[in-house]
Amino acid sequence: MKKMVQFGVIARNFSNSSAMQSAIKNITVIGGGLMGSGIAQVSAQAGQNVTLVDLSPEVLAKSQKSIGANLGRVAKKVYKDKPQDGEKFVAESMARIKTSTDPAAAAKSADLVVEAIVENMGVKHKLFKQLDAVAPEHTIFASNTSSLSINEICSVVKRKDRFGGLHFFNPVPVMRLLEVVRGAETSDATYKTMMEWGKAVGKTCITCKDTPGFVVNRLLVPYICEAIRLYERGDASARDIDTAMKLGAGYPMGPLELADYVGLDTNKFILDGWHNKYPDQPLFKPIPLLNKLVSEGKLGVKAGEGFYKYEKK
Ligand SMILES: CCCCCCCC(=O)CC(=O)SCCNC(=O)CCNC(=O)[C@H](O)C(C)(C)COP(=O)(O)OP(=O)(O)OC[C@H]1O[C@@H](n2cnc3c(N)ncnc32)[C@H](O)[C@@H]1OP(=O)(O)O
Ligand SMILES: NC(=O)C1=CN([C@@H]2O[C@H](COP(=O)(O)OP(=O)(O)OC[C@H]3O[C@@H](n4cnc5c(N)ncnc54)[C@H](O)[C@@H]3O)[C@@H](O)[C@H]2O)C=CC1
Repeated sequence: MKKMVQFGVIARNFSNSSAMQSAIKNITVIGGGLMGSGIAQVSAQAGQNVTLVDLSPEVLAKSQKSIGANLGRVAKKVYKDKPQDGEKFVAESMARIKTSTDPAAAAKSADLVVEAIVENMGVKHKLFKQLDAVAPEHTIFASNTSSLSINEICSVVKRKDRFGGLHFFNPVPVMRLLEVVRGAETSDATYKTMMEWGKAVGKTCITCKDTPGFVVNRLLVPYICEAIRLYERGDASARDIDTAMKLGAGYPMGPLELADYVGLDTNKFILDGWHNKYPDQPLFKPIPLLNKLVSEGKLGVKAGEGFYKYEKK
């Protein structure tokens, strides 16, 4: 049943993509990590020309490999009875993705730049300032930030009317939602183009204001943090908390499993940032157990241990 649902989602995303049109033809994705590689993949499979940028050539090589493997999974499902068409789909999608280690050069030919680099305001400011000086007048800038303010990120660029948030979910090829975030100065035309582009790459778009965590993370972060506090108090075991939310509330992963999947360092980073900004909000208060796990390097799936132990890949 689970497989059938996932298959339906991927096939639906793909057919939506083929049917939809977007004014955006050339997209530059900056940051070739977990999220950037997924954004590059869904864009390329929807027929867009993609330049995927990272500072590290090793990251780009790894991203290309994982995109190829994930496109292969899509092809297997969508072209189940036509393997040759599947191979063509993978080859054509891969051919639409170029890679680069030079963000400024890659922005020069972009209709849309989606930034998915490290969640750090200073680093994002430095990048966007550089891009604003070289990108064509019409180019729209968007950030995939999980927790930072879009208005604050875009404070360093002149094109504030052509700036917004495009917040994807992990794993990007599977999760159907895209949050389209309007900053204070995002123009109607930019907003409309972002919504159309989101549909064109197969996502269901919702509109959010520039508030902490937008919609999903504003609800998800306190939920995960409450689960960690529950476990920290010894009210239930980790396994029982996760089983409870999977079987009692129908979530695909329990909150502690999801925290490990996202990364405990990311959880902590978001919580600390919001706590500094909103010190009176009890939901954003630091969690000693989370701080301890992070200080011990137990960052979740990627580190081989978090709330649970994992085999290192
Ligand atoms: C306090 C901090 C909180 C927030 C921090 C910030 C983060 C953000 O800003 C926003 C976020 O992204 S929050 C995270 C949102 N994501 C979720 O909630 C994922 C929940 N989990 C799931 O949906 C499924 O367990 C999942 C789809 C992952 C796996 O599904 P299954 O359990 O059914 O596992 P599989 O049978 O292996 O997979 C089913 C099919 O899905 C495809 N797939 C799975 N993982 C994939 C991946 N990583 N990349 C691409 N495709 C993937 C795959 O097609 C697979 O099919 P096959 O393998 O071909 O059978
Ligand atoms: N991990 C998740 O579940 C989600 C993360 N996000 C957001 O997406 C963004 C990226 O997150 P991940 O993909 O998880 O991070 P990641 O660490 O997997 O990838 C970030 C990549 O950006 C590269 N990078 C850093 N500075 C750069 C620069 N100046 N120019 C070019 N490349 C640069 C790094 O080399 C790295 O490969 C963050 O803002 C994060 O908050 C949003 C939704 C979900």
